[in-house]
Amino acid sequence: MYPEKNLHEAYARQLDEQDDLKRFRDEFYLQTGKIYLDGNSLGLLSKRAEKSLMELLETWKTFGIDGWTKGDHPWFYISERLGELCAPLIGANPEEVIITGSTTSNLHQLAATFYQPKGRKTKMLADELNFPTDIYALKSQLEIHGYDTSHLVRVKSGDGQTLQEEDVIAAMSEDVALIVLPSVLYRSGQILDMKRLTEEAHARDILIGFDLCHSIGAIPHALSEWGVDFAFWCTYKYLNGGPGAVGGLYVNQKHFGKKPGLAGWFGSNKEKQFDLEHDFQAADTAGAYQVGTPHILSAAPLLGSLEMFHEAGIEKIRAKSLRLTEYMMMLIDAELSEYDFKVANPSEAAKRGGHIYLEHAEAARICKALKENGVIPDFRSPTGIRLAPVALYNTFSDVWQTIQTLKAIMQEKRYEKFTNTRDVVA
Ligand SMILES: Cc1ncc(COP(=O)(O)O)c(C=O)c1O
Ligand SMILES: Nc1c(O)cccc1C(=O)C[C@H](N)C(=O)O
Repeated sequence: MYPEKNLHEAYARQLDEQDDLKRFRDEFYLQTGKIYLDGNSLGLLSKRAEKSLMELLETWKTFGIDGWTKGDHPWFYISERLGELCAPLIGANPEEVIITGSTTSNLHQLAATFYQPKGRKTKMLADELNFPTDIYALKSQLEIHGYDTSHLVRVKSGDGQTLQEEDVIAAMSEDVALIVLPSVLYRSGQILDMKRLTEEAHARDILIGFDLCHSIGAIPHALSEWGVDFAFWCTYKYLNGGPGAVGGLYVNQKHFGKKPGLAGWFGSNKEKQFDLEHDFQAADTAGAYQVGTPHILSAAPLLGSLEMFHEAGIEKIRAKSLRLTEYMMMLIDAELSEYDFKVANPSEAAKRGGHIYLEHAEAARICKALKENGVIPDFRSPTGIRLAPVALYNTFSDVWQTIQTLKAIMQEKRYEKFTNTRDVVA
Protein backbone atom coordinates (compact mmCIF):
# COMPACT_ATOMS: atom_id res chain seq x y z
CA MET A 1 0.00 0.00 0.00
CA TYR A 2 1.44 3.36 1.06
CA PRO A 3 4.94 3.73 2.51
CA GLU A 4 4.40 3.68 6.30
CA LYS A 5 6.34 6.92 6.76
CA ASN A 6 3.86 8.82 4.54
CA LEU A 7 1.12 8.25 7.09
CA HIS A 8 2.96 9.95 9.95
CA GLU A 9 2.61 13.55 11.05
CA ALA A 10 6.30 14.08 10.43
CA TYR A 11 5.67 13.60 6.72
CA ALA A 12 2.96 16.28 6.76
CA ARG A 13 5.42 18.64 8.46
CA GLN A 14 8.00 17.86 5.84
CA LEU A 15 5.50 18.71 3.08
CA ASP A 16 4.72 21.97 4.87
CA GLU A 17 8.43 22.81 5.01
CA GLN A 18 8.72 22.31 1.26
CA ASP A 19 5.57 24.34 0.50
CA ASP A 20 6.53 27.41 -1.50
CA LEU A 21 3.24 29.14 -0.64
CA LYS A 22 3.62 28.73 3.12
CA ARG A 23 4.33 32.43 3.68
CA PHE A 24 0.70 33.30 2.86
CA ARG A 25 -0.78 31.45 5.84
CA ASP A 26 0.34 34.20 8.23
CA GLU A 27 -1.58 36.73 6.19
CA PHE A 28 -4.91 35.26 7.28
CA TYR A 29 -6.95 35.42 10.46
CA LEU A 30 -6.99 31.76 11.45
CA GLN A 31 -9.18 30.80 14.36
CA THR A 32 -6.99 29.50 17.18
CA GLY A 33 -7.30 25.77 17.68
CA LYS A 34 -9.44 25.33 14.58
CA ILE A 35 -8.77 23.85 11.18
CA TYR A 36 -10.85 25.75 8.63
CA LEU A 37 -11.85 23.62 5.63
CA ASP A 38 -14.82 25.66 4.49
CA GLY A 39 -13.07 28.10 2.17
CA ASN A 40 -15.26 26.89 -0.71
CA SER A 41 -18.30 28.33 1.06
CA LEU A 42 -16.76 31.37 2.75
CA GLY A 43 -13.03 32.08 2.54
CA LEU A 44 -11.20 33.52 5.54
CA LEU A 45 -10.40 37.17 6.11
CA SER A 46 -6.85 38.20 5.27
CA LYS A 47 -5.00 41.15 6.78
CA ARG A 48 -4.65 42.69 3.33
CA ALA A 49 -8.39 42.44 2.66
CA GLU A 50 -9.05 44.05 6.04
CA LYS A 51 -6.57 46.81 5.20
CA SER A 52 -8.10 47.61 1.82
CA LEU A 53 -11.57 47.66 3.35
CA MET A 54 -10.44 50.07 6.06
CA GLU A 55 -8.67 52.24 3.49
CA LEU A 56 -11.84 52.61 1.46
CA LEU A 57 -13.89 53.33 4.54
CA GLU A 58 -11.37 56.07 5.25
CA THR A 59 -11.88 57.56 1.77
CA TRP A 60 -15.55 57.97 2.58
CA LYS A 61 -14.57 59.75 5.82
CA THR A 62 -12.01 61.96 4.08
CA PHE A 63 -13.57 62.77 0.74
CA GLY A 64 -17.33 62.36 1.06
CA ILE A 65 -18.81 62.58 -2.45
CA ASP A 66 -15.39 63.26 -3.96
CA GLY A 67 -14.40 59.67 -3.12
CA TRP A 68 -15.86 58.78 -6.52
CA THR A 69 -12.88 60.38 -8.21
CA LYS A 70 -10.25 60.97 -5.51
CA GLY A 71 -7.88 58.83 -3.49
CA ASP A 72 -5.80 55.83 -4.52
CA HIS A 73 -8.86 53.85 -5.55
CA PRO A 74 -11.50 56.22 -6.91
CA TRP A 75 -14.84 54.45 -6.47
CA PHE A 76 -16.02 55.28 -9.98
CA TYR A 77 -13.40 52.95 -11.48
CA ILE A 78 -13.18 50.22 -8.85
CA SER A 79 -15.39 47.67 -10.62
CA GLU A 80 -13.22 47.93 -13.73
CA ARG A 81 -9.99 47.87 -11.68
CA LEU A 82 -11.07 44.71 -9.87
CA GLY A 83 -12.10 43.21 -13.20
CA GLU A 84 -8.54 43.77 -14.44
CA LEU A 85 -7.18 42.07 -11.33
CA CYS A 86 -9.49 39.07 -11.79
CA ALA A 87 -8.83 38.68 -15.51
CA PRO A 88 -5.63 36.57 -15.21
CA LEU A 89 -7.42 34.16 -12.88
CA ILE A 90 -9.86 33.24 -15.62
CA GLY A 91 -7.70 33.74 -18.70
CA ALA A 92 -9.57 36.78 -19.95
CA ASN A 93 -8.65 40.21 -21.32
CA PRO A 94 -9.07 42.95 -18.70
CA GLU A 95 -11.97 44.62 -20.53
CA GLU A 96 -13.86 41.31 -20.61
CA VAL A 97 -14.24 41.24 -16.83
CA ILE A 98 -16.18 43.39 -14.40
CA ILE A 99 -16.73 43.01 -10.67
CA THR A 100 -20.39 43.65 -10.08
CA GLY A 101 -23.61 42.19 -8.70
CA SER A 102 -23.86 38.68 -7.31
CA THR A 103 -23.66 35.26 -8.91
CA THR A 104 -27.43 35.09 -9.24
CA SER A 105 -28.00 38.67 -10.40
CA ASN A 106 -25.17 38.33 -12.93
CA LEU A 107 -26.70 35.15 -14.31
CA HIS A 108 -29.99 37.02 -14.66
CA GLN A 109 -28.21 39.77 -16.57
CA LEU A 110 -26.33 37.34 -18.83
CA ALA A 111 -29.38 35.17 -19.53
CA ALA A 112 -31.43 38.32 -20.22
CA THR A 113 -28.70 39.36 -22.67
CA PHE A 114 -27.78 36.09 -24.36
CA TYR A 115 -30.98 34.08 -24.31
CA GLN A 116 -32.64 35.18 -27.52
CA PRO A 117 -35.02 32.43 -28.60
CA LYS A 118 -35.51 32.35 -32.34
CA GLY A 119 -37.38 29.89 -34.58
CA ARG A 120 -36.82 26.36 -33.28
CA LYS A 121 -34.04 27.47 -30.95
CA THR A 122 -35.95 28.19 -27.77
CA LYS A 123 -34.56 25.85 -25.12
CA MET A 124 -32.01 26.30 -22.37
CA LEU A 125 -29.67 23.52 -21.33
CA ALA A 126 -28.32 23.09 -17.79
CA ASP A 127 -27.75 20.05 -15.57
CA GLU A 128 -29.50 18.38 -12.70
CA LEU A 129 -26.57 18.78 -10.29
CA ASN A 130 -26.17 22.55 -10.48
CA PHE A 131 -26.59 24.83 -7.48
CA PRO A 132 -30.32 25.66 -7.20
CA THR A 133 -30.04 29.42 -7.64
CA ASP A 134 -28.84 28.99 -11.24
CA ILE A 135 -31.80 26.79 -12.04
CA TYR A 136 -34.23 29.26 -10.42
CA ALA A 137 -32.73 32.14 -12.41
CA LEU A 138 -32.90 30.27 -15.72
CA LYS A 139 -36.48 29.16 -15.12
CA SER A 140 -37.57 32.69 -14.31
CA GLN A 141 -35.86 33.98 -17.47
CA LEU A 142 -37.80 31.42 -19.50
CA GLU A 143 -41.02 32.55 -17.86
CA ILE A 144 -40.26 36.18 -18.65
CA HIS A 145 -40.09 35.11 -22.30
CA GLY A 146 -43.45 33.37 -21.96
CA TYR A 147 -42.09 29.81 -22.00
CA ASP A 148 -42.94 26.97 -19.73
CA THR A 149 -40.09 25.88 -17.42
CA SER A 150 -40.05 22.54 -19.29
CA HIS A 151 -38.01 24.54 -21.81
CA LEU A 152 -35.12 24.12 -19.40
CA VAL A 153 -33.50 20.77 -20.18
CA ARG A 154 -31.34 19.42 -17.38
CA VAL A 155 -28.68 16.88 -18.30
CA LYS A 156 -28.93 13.85 -16.02
CA SER A 157 -26.13 12.45 -13.95
CA GLY A 158 -25.50 8.70 -14.20
CA ASP A 159 -24.15 8.33 -10.68
CA GLY A 160 -25.84 11.23 -8.89
CA GLN A 161 -22.48 12.97 -8.39
CA THR A 162 -20.86 13.66 -11.72
CA LEU A 163 -21.73 14.54 -15.30
CA GLN A 164 -20.40 12.98 -18.47
CA GLU A 165 -19.41 15.51 -21.13
CA GLU A 166 -20.76 13.04 -23.73
CA ASP A 167 -24.22 13.31 -22.14
CA VAL A 168 -24.06 17.10 -22.19
CA ILE A 169 -23.00 17.05 -25.84
CA ALA A 170 -25.75 14.57 -26.71
CA ALA A 171 -28.27 17.01 -25.18
CA MET A 172 -27.08 19.89 -27.41
CA SER A 173 -29.98 19.46 -29.78
CA GLU A 174 -31.07 21.83 -32.53
CA ASP A 175 -33.68 23.49 -30.34
CA VAL A 176 -31.15 24.65 -27.70
CA ALA A 177 -30.35 28.37 -27.72
CA LEU A 178 -28.29 28.71 -24.53
CA ILE A 179 -26.23 26.47 -22.23
CA VAL A 180 -25.32 27.30 -18.62
CA LEU A 181 -23.15 24.88 -16.65
CA PRO A 182 -20.87 24.99 -13.62
CA SER A 183 -17.11 24.90 -14.19
CA VAL A 184 -16.74 22.83 -11.01
CA LEU A 185 -19.72 21.02 -9.48
CA TYR A 186 -20.47 22.31 -6.01
CA ARG A 187 -20.85 18.90 -4.41
CA SER A 188 -18.54 16.40 -6.09
CA GLY A 189 -16.02 19.07 -7.14
CA GLN A 190 -15.89 17.62 -10.66
CA ILE A 191 -14.29 19.93 -13.24
CA LEU A 192 -16.16 20.03 -16.54
CA ASP A 193 -14.14 20.26 -19.72
CA MET A 194 -15.06 23.85 -20.59
CA LYS A 195 -12.94 23.94 -23.73
CA ARG A 196 -14.53 20.86 -25.22
CA LEU A 197 -18.07 21.85 -24.27
CA THR A 198 -17.58 25.32 -25.74
CA GLU A 199 -16.33 23.90 -29.03
CA GLU A 200 -19.24 21.47 -29.22
CA ALA A 201 -21.80 24.16 -28.37
CA HIS A 202 -20.43 26.54 -30.97
CA ALA A 203 -20.37 23.83 -33.61
CA ARG A 204 -24.15 23.69 -33.08
CA ASP A 205 -24.66 27.45 -33.02
CA ILE A 206 -25.42 27.50 -29.28
CA LEU A 207 -24.11 30.11 -26.84
CA ILE A 208 -22.50 28.78 -23.65
CA GLY A 209 -21.68 30.26 -20.25
CA PHE A 210 -20.22 28.90 -17.00
CA ASP A 211 -20.78 29.47 -13.29
CA LEU A 212 -17.24 29.78 -11.90
CA CYS A 213 -18.16 29.97 -8.19
CA HIS A 214 -16.20 26.83 -7.33
CA SER A 215 -13.29 27.31 -9.69
CA ILE A 216 -12.24 30.97 -9.55
CA GLY A 217 -9.18 31.27 -7.34
CA ALA A 218 -8.77 27.49 -7.23
CA ILE A 219 -7.96 26.44 -10.78
CA PRO A 220 -6.63 28.26 -13.86
CA HIS A 221 -8.97 28.97 -16.79
CA ALA A 222 -8.46 30.12 -20.39
CA LEU A 223 -11.92 31.51 -21.11
CA SER A 224 -10.89 33.85 -23.94
CA GLU A 225 -8.79 31.21 -25.66
CA TRP A 226 -11.60 28.67 -25.38
CA GLY A 227 -14.06 31.23 -26.74
CA VAL A 228 -16.50 30.86 -23.83
CA ASP A 229 -19.34 33.35 -24.40
CA PHE A 230 -19.86 34.45 -20.81
CA ALA A 231 -19.21 33.50 -17.18
CA PHE A 232 -20.19 34.67 -13.71
CA TRP A 233 -19.08 33.96 -10.15
CA CYS A 234 -18.98 34.97 -6.51
CA THR A 235 -15.87 36.27 -4.76
CA TYR A 236 -16.56 35.11 -1.22
CA LYS A 237 -15.27 31.55 -1.61
CA TYR A 238 -11.69 30.97 -2.83
CA LEU A 239 -11.16 34.71 -3.47
CA ASN A 240 -11.78 35.54 0.19
CA GLY A 241 -13.76 38.71 -0.54
CA GLY A 242 -15.98 38.38 2.56
CA PRO A 243 -19.64 37.48 3.17
CA GLY A 244 -21.78 38.86 0.36
CA ALA A 245 -18.75 40.28 -1.46
CA VAL A 246 -19.46 41.69 -4.92
CA GLY A 247 -19.54 39.02 -7.67
CA GLY A 248 -18.09 39.08 -11.15
CA LEU A 249 -18.91 38.50 -14.78
CA TYR A 250 -17.03 37.91 -18.00
CA VAL A 251 -18.28 38.59 -21.51
CA ASN A 252 -16.16 37.50 -24.47
CA GLN A 253 -15.07 40.54 -26.47
CA LYS A 254 -16.70 39.18 -29.61
CA HIS A 255 -19.98 40.13 -27.91
CA PHE A 256 -18.98 43.67 -26.99
CA GLY A 257 -21.67 46.06 -28.11
CA LYS A 258 -24.45 43.53 -27.48
CA LYS A 259 -27.28 45.33 -25.78
CA PRO A 260 -27.54 44.42 -22.07
CA GLY A 261 -30.75 42.58 -21.28
CA LEU A 262 -31.00 44.57 -18.06
CA ALA A 263 -29.83 48.12 -18.60
CA GLY A 264 -28.76 50.48 -15.85
CA TRP A 265 -26.78 53.67 -15.68
CA PHE A 266 -23.58 52.08 -14.31
CA GLY A 267 -23.40 50.12 -17.56
CA SER A 268 -22.87 53.42 -19.36
CA ASN A 269 -19.88 54.56 -21.28
CA LYS A 270 -18.09 56.26 -18.37
CA GLU A 271 -17.45 59.46 -20.32
CA LYS A 272 -21.18 59.81 -20.95
CA GLN A 273 -22.70 58.56 -17.71
CA PHE A 274 -22.91 61.92 -16.03
CA ASP A 275 -24.42 63.62 -19.07
CA LEU A 276 -27.52 62.00 -17.57
CA GLU A 277 -29.29 61.56 -20.88
CA HIS A 278 -32.25 59.24 -21.29
CA ASP A 279 -30.70 57.48 -24.28
CA PHE A 280 -28.52 54.75 -22.81
CA GLN A 281 -25.02 54.64 -24.25
CA ALA A 282 -23.52 51.39 -23.04
CA ALA A 283 -19.81 50.91 -22.34
CA ASP A 284 -18.04 49.00 -25.10
CA THR A 285 -16.61 46.50 -22.60
CA ALA A 286 -18.00 43.95 -20.11
CA GLY A 287 -18.70 47.03 -17.98
CA ALA A 288 -21.88 47.46 -20.06
CA TYR A 289 -23.51 44.66 -18.04
CA GLN A 290 -23.37 46.52 -14.73
CA VAL A 291 -26.68 47.87 -13.50
CA GLY A 292 -26.64 50.27 -10.53
CA THR A 293 -24.18 51.92 -8.15
CA PRO A 294 -21.37 49.53 -7.17
CA HIS A 295 -21.29 48.20 -3.60
CA ILE A 296 -17.96 49.80 -2.81
CA LEU A 297 -17.53 48.52 0.73
CA SER A 298 -18.37 44.96 -0.31
CA ALA A 299 -15.86 45.13 -3.13
CA ALA A 300 -13.08 46.80 -1.11
CA PRO A 301 -11.62 43.64 0.53
CA LEU A 302 -10.93 42.23 -2.93
CA LEU A 303 -8.34 44.92 -3.62
CA GLY A 304 -6.16 43.47 -0.89
CA SER A 305 -7.13 39.87 -1.37
CA LEU A 306 -6.46 39.72 -5.11
CA GLU A 307 -2.92 41.03 -4.58
CA MET A 308 -2.09 37.72 -2.95
CA PHE A 309 -3.35 35.76 -5.93
CA HIS A 310 -1.02 37.75 -8.13
CA GLU A 311 1.94 37.21 -5.87
CA ALA A 312 1.28 33.50 -5.48
CA GLY A 313 0.19 32.83 -9.08
CA ILE A 314 -2.82 30.68 -9.92
CA GLU A 315 -0.65 27.88 -11.34
CA LYS A 316 1.16 27.48 -8.02
CA ILE A 317 -2.11 27.71 -6.11
CA ARG A 318 -3.56 24.93 -8.25
CA ALA A 319 -0.43 22.78 -7.87
CA LYS A 320 -0.56 23.03 -4.08
CA SER A 321 -4.32 22.46 -4.00
CA LEU A 322 -3.89 19.26 -5.99
CA ARG A 323 -1.16 18.08 -3.64
CA LEU A 324 -3.35 18.82 -0.60
CA THR A 325 -6.37 16.95 -1.96
CA GLU A 326 -4.25 14.06 -3.18
CA TYR A 327 -2.67 13.77 0.25
CA MET A 328 -6.10 13.89 1.86
CA MET A 329 -7.40 11.11 -0.40
CA MET A 330 -4.37 8.99 0.46
CA LEU A 331 -5.00 9.42 4.19
CA ILE A 332 -8.74 8.73 3.81
CA ASP A 333 -7.94 5.53 1.98
CA ALA A 334 -5.32 4.46 4.51
CA GLU A 335 -7.09 5.48 7.73
CA LEU A 336 -10.84 5.44 7.17
CA SER A 337 -11.44 2.36 5.06
CA GLU A 338 -13.53 0.59 7.69
CA TYR A 339 -15.99 3.46 8.30
CA ASP A 340 -18.19 3.40 5.18
CA PHE A 341 -17.10 6.69 3.67
CA LYS A 342 -17.40 6.97 -0.07
CA VAL A 343 -15.03 9.38 -1.78
CA ALA A 344 -17.44 10.91 -4.30
CA ASN A 345 -15.12 13.47 -5.94
CA PRO A 346 -13.21 12.52 -9.08
CA SER A 347 -9.76 11.25 -8.13
CA GLU A 348 -8.15 12.11 -11.46
CA ALA A 349 -6.29 15.45 -11.16
CA ALA A 350 -7.68 16.89 -14.41
CA LYS A 351 -11.22 16.40 -13.14
CA ARG A 352 -10.73 17.20 -9.45
CA GLY A 353 -11.57 20.73 -8.25
CA GLY A 354 -10.47 22.26 -4.96
CA HIS A 355 -12.29 20.08 -2.47
CA ILE A 356 -12.84 16.52 -1.33
CA TYR A 357 -16.39 15.22 -1.15
CA LEU A 358 -17.25 12.36 1.15
CA GLU A 359 -20.59 10.64 1.33
CA HIS A 360 -21.75 8.99 4.54
CA ALA A 361 -25.19 8.08 5.91
CA GLU A 362 -24.34 9.90 9.17
CA ALA A 363 -22.86 12.95 7.40
CA ALA A 364 -24.86 15.63 9.25
CA ARG A 365 -23.82 14.47 12.69
CA ILE A 366 -20.28 13.64 11.66
CA CYS A 367 -19.98 17.29 10.56
CA LYS A 368 -21.31 18.44 13.93
CA ALA A 369 -18.76 16.25 15.68
CA LEU A 370 -15.98 17.58 13.46
CA LYS A 371 -16.90 21.13 14.42
CA GLU A 372 -16.95 20.24 18.10
CA ASN A 373 -13.51 18.71 17.63
CA GLY A 374 -12.02 21.80 15.97
CA VAL A 375 -12.42 20.98 12.25
CA ILE A 376 -14.76 23.16 10.15
CA PRO A 377 -16.22 21.12 7.29
CA ASP A 378 -19.23 21.85 5.09
CA PHE A 379 -22.30 19.64 5.27
CA ARG A 380 -24.39 19.26 2.14
CA SER A 381 -27.73 17.61 2.71
CA PRO A 382 -28.52 14.78 2.86
CA THR A 383 -25.26 12.81 3.00
CA GLY A 384 -22.37 15.00 1.86
CA ILE A 385 -19.27 16.23 3.66
CA ARG A 386 -17.11 18.74 1.80
CA LEU A 387 -13.54 19.32 2.95
CA ALA A 388 -11.69 22.14 1.20
CA PRO A 389 -8.00 22.50 2.04
CA VAL A 390 -7.25 25.93 0.60
CA ALA A 391 -3.79 26.50 -0.88
CA LEU A 392 -3.23 29.99 0.55
CA TYR A 393 -3.93 29.15 4.18
CA ASN A 394 -4.25 25.42 4.85
CA THR A 395 -1.34 23.11 5.50
CA PHE A 396 -0.58 19.44 5.01
CA SER A 397 -0.55 19.21 8.81
CA ASP A 398 -4.15 20.53 8.79
CA VAL A 399 -5.06 17.69 6.44
CA TRP A 400 -3.26 15.10 8.57
CA GLN A 401 -4.93 16.37 11.75
CA THR A 402 -8.36 16.42 10.08
CA ILE A 403 -8.17 12.78 9.10
CA GLN A 404 -6.89 11.79 12.56
CA THR A 405 -9.81 13.70 14.10
CA LEU A 406 -12.29 12.06 11.76
CA LYS A 407 -10.87 8.66 12.56
CA ALA A 408 -11.21 9.26 16.29
CA ILE A 409 -14.79 10.48 15.82
CA MET A 410 -15.65 7.28 13.95
CA GLN A 411 -13.73 4.95 16.24
CA GLU A 412 -15.31 6.38 19.38
CA LYS A 413 -18.68 7.10 17.73
CA ARG A 414 -18.45 10.68 18.99
CA TYR A 415 -21.08 11.70 16.42
CA GLU A 416 -23.82 9.70 18.16
CA LYS A 417 -24.68 12.45 20.62
CA PHE A 418 -25.81 14.73 17.75
CA THR A 419 -28.95 14.48 15.62
CA ASN A 420 -28.39 13.53 12.02
CA THR A 421 -30.17 16.60 10.66
CA ARG A 422 -28.89 19.80 9.17
CA ASP A 423 -28.67 23.10 11.01
CA VAL A 424 -30.02 26.31 9.46
CA VAL A 425 -27.23 27.01 6.98
CA ALA A 426 -25.51 23.65 6.68
C1 LIG B 1 -22.37 27.18 -8.03
C2 LIG B 1 -22.98 28.27 -7.21
N1 LIG B 1 -23.71 29.23 -7.82
C3 LIG B 1 -24.26 30.22 -7.11
C4 LIG B 1 -24.11 30.30 -5.74
C5 LIG B 1 -24.74 31.38 -4.94
O1 LIG B 1 -25.15 32.50 -5.63
P1 LIG B 1 -25.10 33.94 -4.92
O2 LIG B 1 -23.65 34.30 -4.81
O3 LIG B 1 -25.86 34.80 -5.84
O4 LIG B 1 -25.74 33.79 -3.58
C6 LIG B 1 -23.37 29.32 -5.07
C7 LIG B 1 -23.18 29.32 -3.60
O5 LIG B 1 -23.68 30.08 -2.85
C8 LIG B 1 -22.81 28.29 -5.84
O6 LIG B 1 -22.09 27.34 -5.24
N1 LIG C 1 -23.62 31.70 -0.47
C1 LIG C 1 -23.80 31.15 0.75
C2 LIG C 1 -24.51 31.86 1.74
O1 LIG C 1 -25.03 33.07 1.42
C3 LIG C 1 -24.69 31.29 3.00
C4 LIG C 1 -24.12 30.07 3.27
C5 LIG C 1 -23.44 29.36 2.31
C6 LIG C 1 -23.30 29.89 1.05
C7 LIG C 1 -22.61 29.16 0.01
O2 LIG C 1 -21.76 29.72 -0.62
C8 LIG C 1 -22.96 27.78 -0.28
C9 LIG C 1 -22.17 27.34 -1.47
N2 LIG C 1 -22.52 28.01 -2.68
C10 LIG C 1 -22.14 25.89 -1.73
O3 LIG C 1 -21.41 25.50 -2.62
O4 LIG C 1 -22.79 25.11 -1.09
